[in-house]
Amino acid sequence: MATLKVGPFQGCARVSSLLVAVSDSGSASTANSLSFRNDFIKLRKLECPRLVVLASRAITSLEDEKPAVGSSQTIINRTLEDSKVSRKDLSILPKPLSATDLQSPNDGSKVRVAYQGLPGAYSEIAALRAYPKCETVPCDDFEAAFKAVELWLVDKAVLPIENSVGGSIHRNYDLLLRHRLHIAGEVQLQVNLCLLGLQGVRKEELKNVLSHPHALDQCEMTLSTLGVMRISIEDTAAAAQMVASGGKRDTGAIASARAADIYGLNILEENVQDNDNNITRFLILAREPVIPGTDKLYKTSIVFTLEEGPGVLFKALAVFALREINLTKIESRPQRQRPLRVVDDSNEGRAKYFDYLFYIDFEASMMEPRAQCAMAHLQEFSRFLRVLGCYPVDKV
Ligand SMILES: O=C(O)C(=O)C[C@]1(C(=O)O)C=C[C@@H](O)C=C1
Repeated sequence: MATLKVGPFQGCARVSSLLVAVSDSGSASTANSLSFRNDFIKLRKLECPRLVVLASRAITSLEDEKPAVGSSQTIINRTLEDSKVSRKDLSILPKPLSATDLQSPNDGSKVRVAYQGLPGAYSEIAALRAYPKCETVPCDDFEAAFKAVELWLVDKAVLPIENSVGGSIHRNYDLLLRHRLHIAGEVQLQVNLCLLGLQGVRKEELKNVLSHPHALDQCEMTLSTLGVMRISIEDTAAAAQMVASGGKRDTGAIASARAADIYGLNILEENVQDNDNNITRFLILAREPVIPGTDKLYKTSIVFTLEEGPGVLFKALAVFALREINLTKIESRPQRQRPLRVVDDSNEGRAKYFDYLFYIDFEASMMEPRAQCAMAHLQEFSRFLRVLGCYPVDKV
């Protein structure tokens, strides 16, 4: 029979008891923080016979959790007390800056935005959705867009991160970690794919269709019906440009209406995507983080690695569940610096396990105590944790 023992009270201010779950084999796992008490209670409610709480100190409820000392709210409160400003004098103080005050002009005029692809690519359309009057700067690849921001050649980059049909764009997850940029916003773009051809061509004449591999995947059914050969190109606009400059009547492209206009092609059919809800989510990357507020719905993106051990991912996810924080995305990627963990058991030989990074997006602002507490809690058992950005949620 497994038992839970109470061990010594350890370090962390939020630890109210140290619960130790001892398995039959004698290995112990600890729940040394406030909210894991609730896990244990839940487990007991499920009448898990392997867990018994032997003792615990009086524990305040989760709602009583305070953000880490030094959080913005604590600092603001202390500053007000220190300066002995009475409540009635508050009106004479300057209004604190909010995230919206710090954004550049709303239309994005004077903002230079890098994107991957040629003019007319969906990424450029996303950049213009975020900053309608911005100067868009085409880049050869994603890495060039990251570097353009880092080297102050542009102000922001807008890059695709996931699509509702095709899933995640892994390359950009990896680059987020390799570069020091912040996620300053997101754009959810409804992608309406068009079949383009030379002027006067009918779609039945097409034998080849060029496009970005994601766009080809997104209109698989249309292309199968047409019985055409699919050819992958770096971006949809480059495909349109190649069709225009190639001058072959039997070759078409899947690209945007904007690309048709720029490269002088005819739209043979609009909305050729298989799924009407074809949405690509783009990230806006900047050198500086957004100062989050609580004035609207915010999302926070983080990346972390976990210590090895049974149930660590369960614990990591529990820090959100216990605070009613909704997760909107979870992605795992191999750790490039430390891809394999070799477990050496002299009797059994050597086992090799993959080591992973976890990327999570959750619906909360880092200005909210529950988000700060969740991060402090996650840090207790993660080997590495980075907040990639906290930014307003975009709606299609
Ligand atoms: O090729 C383009 O136009 C892009 O902006 C890239 C991209 C992608 O990477 O998914 C963006 C949106 C569409 O889903 C198709 C392609």
